[in-house]
Amino acid sequence: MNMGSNSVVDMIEASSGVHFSGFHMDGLEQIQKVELPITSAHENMHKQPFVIGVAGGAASGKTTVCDMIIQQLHDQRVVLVNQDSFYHNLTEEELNRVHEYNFDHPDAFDTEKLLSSMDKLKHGQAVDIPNYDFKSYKHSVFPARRVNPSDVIILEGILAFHDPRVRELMNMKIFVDTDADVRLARRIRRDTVEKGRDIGQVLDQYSNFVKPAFDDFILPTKKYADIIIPRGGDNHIAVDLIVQHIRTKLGQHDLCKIYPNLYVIHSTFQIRGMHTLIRDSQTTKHDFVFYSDRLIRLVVEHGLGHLPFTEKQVLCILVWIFVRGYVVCLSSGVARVWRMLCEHVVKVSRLERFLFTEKETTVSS
Ligand SMILES: Nc1ncnc2c1ncn2[C@@H]1O[C@H](COP(=O)(O)OP(=O)(O)O)[C@@H](O)[C@H]1O
Ligand SMILES: Nc1ccn([C@@H]2O[C@H](COP(=O)(O)O)[C@@H](O)[C@H]2O)c(=O)n1
Repeated sequence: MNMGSNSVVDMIEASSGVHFSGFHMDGLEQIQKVELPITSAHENMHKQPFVIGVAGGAASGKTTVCDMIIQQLHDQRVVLVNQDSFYHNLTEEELNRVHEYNFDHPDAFDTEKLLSSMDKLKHGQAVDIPNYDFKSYKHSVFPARRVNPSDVIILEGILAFHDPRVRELMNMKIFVDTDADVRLARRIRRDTVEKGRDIGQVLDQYSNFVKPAFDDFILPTKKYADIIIPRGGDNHIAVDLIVQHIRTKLGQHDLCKIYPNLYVIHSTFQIRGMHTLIRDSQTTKHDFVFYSDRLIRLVVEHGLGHLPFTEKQVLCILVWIFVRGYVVCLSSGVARVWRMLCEHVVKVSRLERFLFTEKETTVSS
């Protein structure tokens, strides 16, 4: 950046508050051109929810990890979407021979429906997510769950990373990596106790479908993960780090939900411009002081605006003297004094505007 302090000042002043967009511009014309796209991209960034994908083998601890994340993000609106909810309905014939059905193959899921639901949620629409019943293999046993658009959407499932279109939706991908023997032990307990299945049937399903599908379809998607969590829910450090990262990504706007009396000054081109200037190592000491001072003044003015006040009109004797003098000079026809007073009048009219709209502020304890 090579700009004299005057041209920088001129640009900021000429942009009258909210249009100053930076220092790579040659003139205001360019500033006007870039104004809209920058604003809308910035706004979109905050409107779109943060989508987290959680994949891993069956019984690896995906749900447990999701629950831990949701618990720690208690101040955010978080929704959990299970890939299980998008299992295809089985035909009569498939139901009759259910033990031959591969629930771990990508074709077992209605990915088109999953995509359309995720797309709606991402764009702020509520969706009805089916409730899958593992005992009857049906969606019709329990009513669908109404899921409202949220700040964070977690999509969890064994094959959550399999389809590239689904992966594309995700801002963060987590793979829960738990030893195969631990997964099998947990699966046996869960399927026999919770799903009421026979242990022989569970082991057959594991060796015929679950293990091969893990090797062929699930494990190969581990490479897409941004974060791999060994030991699943036992790994509290990994979960803490993930939550910290999500909080950072959600940005300062969410701090307002934690601290109800925190106000964030709306970021304008001018403010961002000044922030850029004071961070630039080539900015002169004079400019640094000047723009820091302006930024600080904005914060103080904004802060004062949040103090309780009662509106009051203030009559200023100074204004009256100037206006009166101006009238007298006009009538006596003294041109030089008139010019001088004109300058004063301009200043006074500004002062007047300021004074007559000034608020009387009272600082409460
Ligand atoms: N760290 C853990 N220690 C002991 N049991 C666990 C642990 N994580 C999960 N489980 C149990 O293992 C089973 C599967 O866990 P879950 O989180 O539902 O895995 P997934 O969603 O990957 O199928 C559940 O019965 C759960 O209670
Ligand atoms: N009717 C069904 C449907 C799925 N499964 C098994 O569930 C596993 C996936 O669920 P997780 O919660 O463990 O991720 C998967 O391995 C399927 O084999 C089932 O047994 N019955």
